[in-house]
Formats: sequence, C-alpha cells, structure tokens
Amino acid sequence: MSMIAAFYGGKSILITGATGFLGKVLMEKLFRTSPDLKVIYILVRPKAGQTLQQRVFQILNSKLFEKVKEVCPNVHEKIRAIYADLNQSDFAISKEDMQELLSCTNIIFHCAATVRFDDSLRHAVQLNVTATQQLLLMASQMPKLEAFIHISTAFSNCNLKHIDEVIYPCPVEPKKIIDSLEWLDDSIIDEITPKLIGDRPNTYTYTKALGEMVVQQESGNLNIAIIRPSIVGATWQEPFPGWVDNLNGPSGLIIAAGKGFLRSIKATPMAVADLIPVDTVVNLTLAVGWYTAVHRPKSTLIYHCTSGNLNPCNWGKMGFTILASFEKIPYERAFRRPNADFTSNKFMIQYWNAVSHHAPAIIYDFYLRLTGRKPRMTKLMNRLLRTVSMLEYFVNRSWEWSTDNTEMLMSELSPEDQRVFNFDVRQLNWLEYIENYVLGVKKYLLKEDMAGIPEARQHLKRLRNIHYLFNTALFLIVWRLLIARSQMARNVWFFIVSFCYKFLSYFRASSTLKA
Ligand SMILES: CCCCCCCCCCCCCCCCCCCCCC(=O)SCCNC(=O)CCNC(=O)[C@H](O)C(C)(C)COP(=O)(O)OP(=O)(O)OC[C@H]1O[C@@H](n2cnc3c(N)ncnc32)[C@H](O)[C@@H]1OP(=O)(O)O
Ligand SMILES: NC(=O)C1=CN([C@@H]2O[C@H](COP(=O)(O)OP(=O)(O)OC[C@H]3O[C@@H](n4cnc5c(N)ncnc54)[C@H](OP(=O)(O)O)[C@@H]3O)[C@@H](O)[C@H]2O)C=CC1
Repeated sequence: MSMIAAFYGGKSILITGATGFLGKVLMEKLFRTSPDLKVIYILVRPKAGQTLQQRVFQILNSKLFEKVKEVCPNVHEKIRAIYADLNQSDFAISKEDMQELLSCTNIIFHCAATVRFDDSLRHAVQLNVTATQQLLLMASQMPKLEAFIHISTAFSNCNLKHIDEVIYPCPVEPKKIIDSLEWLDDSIIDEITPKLIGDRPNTYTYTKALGEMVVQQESGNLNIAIIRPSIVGATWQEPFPGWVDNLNGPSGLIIAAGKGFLRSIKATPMAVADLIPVDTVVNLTLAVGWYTAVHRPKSTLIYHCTSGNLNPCNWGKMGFTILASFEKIPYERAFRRPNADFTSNKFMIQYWNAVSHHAPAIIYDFYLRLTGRKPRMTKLMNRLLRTVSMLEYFVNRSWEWSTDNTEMLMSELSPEDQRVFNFDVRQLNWLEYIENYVLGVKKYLLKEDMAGIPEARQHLKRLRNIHYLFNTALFLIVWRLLIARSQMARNVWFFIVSFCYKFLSYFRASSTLKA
C-alpha cells in the first residue's frame, strides 16, 4: 500500500493554478492514486468566454482525465471550483467560500503564476509575489492546514551557476518592491525594471525569486516546502506518455521546427538541456506534500526537480533527436522540410536568420500577394524569432543544481511509493521520451490525426524536390550572371565543361573497345 496515496485519502486540498499545465497533471494524479480524497478546491477565474463550470467540465472531459473516470467515477463531485482572481485583494473570493476554505483545507499546492517572460514587473510582482503573500496569510488562518507547497522554478537564481537548495536573498526586499509599485507609475517602473532584475534575463525569474523570499519571510508556524522544477516538458509515463497542452518551454519550438518555420537557433550544443517531465514534477510534489505534513521538517526545505546532474542530455543531442523523430512522425502541411542548425556564432546566426527565416518568408509572402491573398509569413516569422530570442538565454548556458533534499526524500520513500510516485529521473530514456514528446505534440497540441502521416511524408518529399529544384535554378542563375561578368568564371566554366566532355568521350571509347 502506498503511504503517500493513503495520506491524501480523506483530505481537503487547495490547488491554485489547477487550470494550468502542471496543475491539471497534479489534480489528475491525486484523483487517480487517492480516489478517496475528500475534495479538491481549485481557485479559478472565468476565461476566454468560459464560465468556471465550463472550464472544469472541459478539463474533466479531456483525454488526460480518461483513467481518472475509471477509478473515481464521482470525480466531478469531488472537485469544487471557487471563483477567484489572484490579482485582486482577497482574491475576490466570496465570504462563504473563504470561510469554507479557511476551515476545511488540509494541504495547499500553490502552482499559479505568470510564466510569461515579457510580463510587466507590476503584473509579475502582483501574481508571483503579492498573491503568494496573500495566500500565506490565508494559510496562517487555516487551523487544519498540514502543509503548504509552493512551486517555484529552478531558474529563480539563474544568475548563479551553481545553485544549492537554499533561498538566495535579492538585493531589494520584496516588501519594498510591493510598496513602491503601488505608487510608481508604469513608465517609471519600466525604466527601473532592468536595474531591479539585474543579471536575470526577465521579470519572471526575478519575481519567482522574490516569491521564494516572501515564502521564507512569512512562513510563521506553517509547514512549508518549495519545489524548483527546471524546464517542464510533456509527460514521461503518466497517465500516458507525451501529454502536453501548452506551448511553453520547448513545445512551441518543437512545433516551429517540425513545421519547418524554425531552422536555426542560437544555442550551445554542449549546454545541458535541463528538461523535466511534468509527471516527475507532480510525483515529487505529492511526495513533498506527504513528507512535509508527516515529518514536519524544522525549516523550509527546498527541492530541486532537475535532470542535469543525474541524467544529463545536452541541447545538441536533444535537437538531433527531435529532428530524427520528425522522420518517423512528420507534422502535417509543413512550410519547409525540418532541419536544424544550432550555432553559437552570432554572425552565423544572422546569416541563417536571413537565409533560412527571413528570405523564405518574404518569398512566400510575395507568392501570397501574387495569388491575391494577404501576406502573413513575415509577421509570423518575426514573432517566432522574438520568442526564440527570449528563450536563447536558457539554451546557451548550463547550471548545476544540487539535489540533496530530493535524493534524501527518495531514500525516505517505501519501495511501493518509489514506484507509484517515481521521480527518479535516472530511469528516463531520453530517446524514447523525446520521441513520445514529438508524438504528443502532434496528437494533443496540433490535434493531427495519425492517419495523415503518409500524406505528411509525401508533402515533405514534395518540399525536398522543390528545395533541390530551387537550389539548382538559383545556382544556374548565379553562375550565368557570373559568367557574363567575369573572364575568370568563364575560364573555370569552360575548363569544367571540357573536362566533363573529355571524361565522357574516354568512357564511351573504352566501353566500345570492351564490346
Ligand atoms: C534549430 C532547429 C530546431 C531543432 C529542433 C529543436 C527545437 C527545440 C529546441 C528546444 C529549445 C527550447 C528552449 C526552451 C527554453 C525554455 C526555458 C524556460 C526556462 C524557465 C522555465 C520556467 O520556469 S517557466 C515556464 C516557461 N515559460 C515559458 O516558456 C513562457 C515563454 N513564453 C512567453 O513568455 C511568451 O509566449 C512570449 C515568448 C513572450 C511570446 O509572447 P507573445 O505575446 O508574442 O505571444 P503569446 O504568448 O501571446 O502567443 C502568441 C502566439 O505565439 C504562440 N506561442 C507562444 N509561445 C510560443 C513558443 N514558445 N513557441 C512558439 N509559439 C509560441 C502562441 O500560441 C500564440 O499563437 P496565436 O497568436 O496563434 O494564438
Ligand atoms: N512550465 C514550466 O516550464 C515551469 C513552470 N514552473 C512553475 O510551475 C507553476 C505552474 O506552471 P505552469 O502550469 O506551467 O503554468 P501555466 O501558465 O500553464 O498555468 C498557470 C496557472 O496560473 C493561473 N493563473 C494565472 N493568473 C491567475 C490569476 N490572476 N488568477 C487565478 N489564476 C491565475 C492560470 O489560470 P488561467 O488558466 O485562468 O490562466 C493557470 O492555471 C508556476 O508556478 C511556474 O512558475 C516552474 C518551472 C518550469
């Protein structure tokens, strides 16, 4: 019997960010392994014209929850969506709902965050710092609370090369930042943002670091733990391999590469690609929830959920494996044949950007215009390159994360728990994982049918022929122009032609003699 699964039985659990990538997988695993849990409260806001109930309905009816419905048929009765907006004071939760949350909650998993790299400091602080502070305040009023698990990121201290499982202070106190953002206007905030974030690449990593400081400062008597996952990717094993439902991290770039839009990227092939499957993060999170509540460590423990030090894979190998997977699992209606060029040379990247990205986009837009359609490729390409430029920081560096607490926790688990809540990333086979990831992106993100694979292959063959034809035509045109202008090119040309002619004559004469 799994001790962790049994622990969550009969519990009332509060999850923020349950509609997000990590939150959904966390909920799924909880319901699947502890179907006798009492209730999961989720803080949800209406979005994209959908009410709370519609959002929950959509999640429960998704492929991800298919297995849950078998083991927990009354899952919809055990999920309680509470209207909340984490950007507002008291999260805009009604008095009755707040009362219920305060009196019943046993465990909190705080996953909600803005993960956008280009968010304004004001908004990122609001969600990643102030909301965390408010949730801690709420937690301190919950008499039945056993553990508060805060999800941070392994990149919250990405300005350091070696990162231990400790909280590193930021130069300016979070409280001072929160206070000053209240009265500063947006233009001044934009001006001081680069100074505040210092050598971090964006407001996301900076505010996640501030969020950790807040957790440390406001922990009071609470039982708290912090989890720091690295780049969270598709599921490895559970509930099935390759599940992914958003474009964050590598997923968007896998699509861009598979569809032939992205053909080169400024990346260091030897840098460690610290990807971690989302189900591994969830297993660790649930194990940490159990450990924190049952063993009540004296101080706030931080757990790194990373792969680099235990089972490293570099960007070069990852890019190569992704490309190889496209051979088996091609995406439909590709713009160009997938091809990858990882370069760390800034001149080469400019060259490849011009040749592989901008030029094809301009040519395609010209073709669209000629056929009376609206050009769109240049705009799309510029947007993609902007996204790539924001991710570049993370594919040109390696970090070392110590994982002592995570390894300690692994050794504390019973063999059954190690199996059911497996977070031992040493068992991960990257080749298999990446192939499933590429397949998962096709199935669950692009929603492409597997029956279309032969046609997608044919399409790639046609693109290859067009590519060869285009290159030959381009070569002939350039060569013709050169011959017209340069005596030297003419001489080279005549030399090649006469050489070929002599070779053919010799070949013909020797085959006539043999006959
Ligand atoms: C060379 C060949 C290749 C070979 C094959 C190899 C390929 C694989 C190589 C692997 C390298 C992996 C590197 C991973 C490094 C991750 C490091 C994470 C580290 C930290 C981890 C964390 O701790 S935290 C979670 C990470 N947090 C994000 O990862 C958010 C990022 N993101 C944004 O910060 C916003 O997205 C940003 C960008 C501002 C745009 O902002 P924006 O306003 O311009 O765009 P929007 O977001 O509104 O989206 C507008 C349209 O772009 C679509 N789209 C959105 N994201 C997209 C995306 N990544 N790739 C494509 N398309 C994307 C979207 O679907 C929309 O499409 P539509 O318009 O049709 O709806
Ligand atoms: N994905 C990754 O690569 C990594 C993620 N992390 C951390 O993991 C956690 C989860 O990330 P992930 O699931 O990927 O992120 P998502 O963007 O998929 O999910 C974010 C969640 O936060 C919710 N949320 C955002 N703003 C509000 C708001 N104002 N009120 C209520 N809810 C809100 C979202 O709700 P809604 O659906 O309404 O928008 C969503 O449920 C985050 O703390 C992130 O920092 C750490 C390392 C890597």
